Amino acid sequence: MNRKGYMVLYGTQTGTAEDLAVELQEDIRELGIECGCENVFDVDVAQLDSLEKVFVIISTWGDGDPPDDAEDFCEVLSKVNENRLKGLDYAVFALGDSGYELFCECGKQVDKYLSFAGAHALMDRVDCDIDIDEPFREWKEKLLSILRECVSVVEA
Ligand SMILES: Cc1cc2nc3c(=O)[nH]c(=O)nc-3n(C[C@H](O)[C@H](O)[C@H](O)COP(=O)(O)O)c2cc1C
Repeated sequence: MNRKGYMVLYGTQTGTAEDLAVELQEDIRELGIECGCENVFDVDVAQLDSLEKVFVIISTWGDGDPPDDAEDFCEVLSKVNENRLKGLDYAVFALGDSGYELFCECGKQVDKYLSFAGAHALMDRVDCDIDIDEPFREWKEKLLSILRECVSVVEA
């Protein structure tokens, strides 16, 4: 499979993940890399079959549940066969609140499903508590430095 394309995917209930996703997309584009940004509600899991890199920013709601709009995506992703997503690189930024028993559960599950499906984690998942700015900045900067290296390897 010839994989092509970068995508930021977000799952949100009240918009936090969307704001972060748009910020990440803009920074990736500033590297000269074309990158989409979509709510997982508008994405078919089958689209992951052709992408090269996907960056997921997703919150947790209810009692460890996905945001409402992300339920179907997570359900389908949980059933993807082992190795189907081989060759796909990914990173996950999980939003949550450690006051809840199932802290960042949705992001943890998405990470687990992608890994089971054979996708390759570019970096460790970050489980982010209610103070978001600093952990997000650190996660984003690390991811951007990895992407910078990918670009320079391709250009060399
Ligand atoms: C009603 C409610 C339920 C929540 N449930 C969880 C939970 O089970 N686990 C968790 O880690 N965070 C939970 N959170 C925290 C949210 O995930 C967190 O506020 C996140 O930043 C929201 O991001 P969003 O605006 O993108 O949806 C909950 C928040 C609310 C208001």
